[in-house]
Amino acid sequence: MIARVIVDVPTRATDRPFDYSIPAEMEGWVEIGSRVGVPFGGRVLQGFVIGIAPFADIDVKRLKPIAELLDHIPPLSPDLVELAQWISEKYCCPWTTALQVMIPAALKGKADSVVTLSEEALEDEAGLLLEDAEPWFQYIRQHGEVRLALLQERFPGAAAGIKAAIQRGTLLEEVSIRDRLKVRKVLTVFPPENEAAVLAELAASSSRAAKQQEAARYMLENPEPISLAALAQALSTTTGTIRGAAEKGWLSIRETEQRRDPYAGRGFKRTEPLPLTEGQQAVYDEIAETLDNEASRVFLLHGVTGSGKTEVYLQAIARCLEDERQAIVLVPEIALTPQMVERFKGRFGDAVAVMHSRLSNGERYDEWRKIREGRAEVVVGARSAVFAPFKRVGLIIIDEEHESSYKQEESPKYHARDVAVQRAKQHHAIVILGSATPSLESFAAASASRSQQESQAGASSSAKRGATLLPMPERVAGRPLPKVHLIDMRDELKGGNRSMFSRQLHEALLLRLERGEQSVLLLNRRGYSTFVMCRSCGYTAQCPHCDISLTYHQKSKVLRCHYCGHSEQAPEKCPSCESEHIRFFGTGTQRVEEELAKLFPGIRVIRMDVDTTTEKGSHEKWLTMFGDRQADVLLGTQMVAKGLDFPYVTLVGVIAADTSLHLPDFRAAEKTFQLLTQVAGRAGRHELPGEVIVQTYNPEHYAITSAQHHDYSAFVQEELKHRRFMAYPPFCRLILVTLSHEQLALLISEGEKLASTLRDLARAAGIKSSDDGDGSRFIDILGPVASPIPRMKDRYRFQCMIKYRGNVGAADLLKQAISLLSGSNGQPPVTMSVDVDPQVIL
Ligand SMILES: Nc1ncnc2c1ncn2[C@@H]1O[C@H](COP(=O)(O)OP(=O)(O)OP(=O)(O)O)[C@@H](O)[C@H]1O
Ligand SMILES: [Zn+2]
Repeated sequence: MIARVIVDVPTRATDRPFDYSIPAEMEGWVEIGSRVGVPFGGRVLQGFVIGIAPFADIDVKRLKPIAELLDHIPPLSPDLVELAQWISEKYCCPWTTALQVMIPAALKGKADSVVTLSEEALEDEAGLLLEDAEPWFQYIRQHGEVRLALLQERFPGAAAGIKAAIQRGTLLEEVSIRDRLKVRKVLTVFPPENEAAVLAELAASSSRAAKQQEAARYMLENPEPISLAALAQALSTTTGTIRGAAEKGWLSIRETEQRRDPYAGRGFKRTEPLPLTEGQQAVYDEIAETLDNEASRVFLLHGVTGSGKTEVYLQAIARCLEDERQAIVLVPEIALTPQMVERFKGRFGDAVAVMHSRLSNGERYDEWRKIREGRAEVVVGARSAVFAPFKRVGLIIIDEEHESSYKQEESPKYHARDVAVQRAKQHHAIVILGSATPSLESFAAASASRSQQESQAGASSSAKRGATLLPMPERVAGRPLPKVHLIDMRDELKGGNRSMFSRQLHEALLLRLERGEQSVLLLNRRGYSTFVMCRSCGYTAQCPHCDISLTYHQKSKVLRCHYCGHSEQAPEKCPSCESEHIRFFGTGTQRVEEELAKLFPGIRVIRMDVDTTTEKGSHEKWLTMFGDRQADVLLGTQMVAKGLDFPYVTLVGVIAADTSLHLPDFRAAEKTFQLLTQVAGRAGRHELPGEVIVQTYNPEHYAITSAQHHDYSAFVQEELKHRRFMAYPPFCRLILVTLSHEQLALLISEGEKLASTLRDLARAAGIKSSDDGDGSRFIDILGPVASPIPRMKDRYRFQCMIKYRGNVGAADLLKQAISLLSGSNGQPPVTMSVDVDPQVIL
C-alpha cells in the first residue's frame, strides 16, 4: 500500500500529494488524516496522509517509505481532509496551510507519541481480563509507557486493537512535542489494592510510622484519587512520608494525566430551557424539522437585539444532541466573554468545550482532545472552532454572522461562514447564521432564494445555495427597543460646548448616577488613531520600514508600528522642527476616561480597550465587576458593543458615531450601521427601559438614521443601491491580489504582467470583461495600483483587484496566471498574496 502525503512546505511547487510506501509495521496504522514524518529533500518533514492507494504512479520500489507515524489516532478525519482541499482551491492557498489550520498549535512540531494504561484500565478488573489475552497489552502493562513506533515494530497487526483500546479509554494516547508541550501529569495517590490486608497490617503495627499510617487510613476512608501534593498538604506532612507508605504497599502512587480545563472548578449554574415566545417557537419549529430531516440547509436568523436568539440556539442544540449529533457554535472572538460561555455551560455542562485564542496552547490541545475523544458534544469557540473534530456534526451556529473577524486575515484566508456551509454539506447538517444586522451578502443570499422559491422557476438550484430567512422582529416579552436620540455635534460646538459630551449625554449620565443605574459608553475606534503629531509643523511619526504612522502606547511611552513591530522611544520634541508642541494623541478611550473623571467627580469607570484587556482573564474580570454593579460606566471600544446582557444598563452613549463612516472601504456604512445597532441593543434589555444617545457630525446619513429607527430594511435598501451602482458585493465578488517586492520597478512590471495575463486568459475563456448591469457573468481586472499601505517591512506593495460575477472560475484563472508568471522554481519573481472575498480593503 502507498500513502499520498501533503508535506508541510507551503510553496506552490510542492503543493501536491507525494507518494510514499507504507512500511509493513505501519500497515493498518496509517490512515487518511494521519500525521507522518516523511523524507523530503534530504530532511524528514511533517506531512498529512490525504489518500491511501494500492498502487503508486511510479514504480513502488523507487518510493521512499514513511519514516514515522506521529499519532495513534489520526488528528484529522477524512471529511476534514476533504474540507482542506476545498479550502485550498477556494482560497488559493497551499493544501498544507489548510490542513495545518485545522489542528491545535500544540501538534505543529515533531511529535513523540506514547501510550500508557489509563486509571480505569488499571482498576477495572473486568477490563483487564478482557485485554489480558493481548500480548501488546501485557507489554504496555509491564513497561508503563511505550512509544508508538516500538509498538508498531513489535506487534504488527495490533493496530486495530490498540486503536479501539484508546477510543474506549483503556489506553491513554499521549503526545509530547519536543518538550514544548507534554500532556501534563501529576503524581496521584490511590487507595491500596488489597484493602483487607492493609487494614489488618495497620491494626497490627505499633505506633511506628504514625504519619504513614494516617495517610493509609485516609486513603481507605476517602478512596477518591488525590494528588500527592494535595494529600501531603491535607495531612500536614511531607510527600516523602506518603511515598514511604506507598513503599510499604499501604497505598499506591501513580502518574496520571491532568487535563487542563480552563473553566475547572467553576460551578456554572444549570439552566432549564425557557418556554419559547411565539416568535422563537416558529423559528425553532422550522429548524427542528430540518434537523430531523438531516438535510443540509442554511438559515439566516434575523432577530433584533434582545429577541432571544441565544435561547433558540440552545434549544436547537439540545434537539441536535438528542439525535447524537454534535453542535458547533461560533462567536466573534471579542464576544467570547464569560457571559457567553456561561450560557452554554449552564445548559449543557461538561459537554461543552471552549476554544479561543486566550487559552494557552496546552489548554487548547486538551479542549481539542476533549472533542475528538467524544467527551464534548458542543464546542463554543472563535473562527477556527469550525474545524472541531466532531464525528457527526448536526448543527453549526454562527452568531453575529456579519462580524468581519470570521475572516482570517492570514493564510489560509478563509471565511468561517463559507467553510461552515461547506462542512455542513458534508455532514447533512444545518447552519444557522444569526444576527440583528445580517451582512449584505447573507441577506442577499436569503432574499434571492426566497424570491426564487416564490416564483418557483429554478428554485431548486439557487435555493440550495441560498439561505432561508427566519425573522424575529420583536424583543422578548414585548420589551420595546430603546429610543435612540441623535445629537448633532456641530450644533453643540455652535452653542459653545467644546467638550466631547453633548449637554444631553451629560444630563443623561448624571441621571443614571442619581438613580444608581448603569451606562455603556462606546468610542468608535475604527479610524481613530493614536499617533503623534507636531502642532507647529505638522510632522507625524512614521515607521521607517512601512508607509504608515506609528502608534503611540501611552503606558510604555513608545511608538510602535502595527505592521512590522518596529518600535522607538516617543520624542520629547519634534524631530523635524524641534518644537516642544508635539502632541500625543493617546488612545481615545483614555481621554474620555479623564474627561469623565473631571465632569463627574467620584464616578466609577471601567475602561475596556486593547490596553486594559491584554492580560489573560482581564475581560472576564471587568465584565464581572460591571455585572456586580461595582462601576457606573463601562467605557470601551467595539468590545463593549456585542453580546452583553446587563439588567441595570439603561443608557448607551456613543461618543462619536461617524469616525468609521468615511473610511475608504465600501463596507464603511455597513460597519457603522451594524456597530450602532449592536451597541444600542445593550440598553433596556430587562425590566428597566433603555435610552440611547448617539453623537454625530452626520445626523442625516442613512447609516445613522436607519440605526436610530432600528430599521434594518431601510438601511439595506439604500446600501444595496450604492453597491449595485458601484458594482460591489453582493452584486459581484472580489479577489484581491497583493504583490510585494523590494524593487519597485520589478514589482510594477510583474503587476502589469499579472493583470494582462489574467485579461488574456479571461478573453480566451470567452468571459465578458465588464458588467452590463444585467446580472450576467463577467470578470474585470482592476490595477495594478499601489496598495493603501504602499510599503511594508521595506517591501513595496501593489495590488490587483479581480471583480467577477457568476461561475467564471476566477480562482482557477488566477492560479493559471500565477503559474504562467512563475520561473523554474515554481514561484513568481515577486511575492503574490491572494485574498478571496477580502473583508479588509484598506
Ligand atoms: N423565551 C424566553 N422567555 C423569557 N426570557 C427570554 C426568553 N428568551 C430569551 N429571554 C431573555 O431575553 C434576553 C435577551 O435574549 P438574548 O440575549 O438571547 O437575545 P439575542 O437575540 O441574542 O440578543 P443580542 O443579539 O442583542 O445579543 C435574555 O436575558 C434572555 O435570557
Ligand atoms: Zn513598520
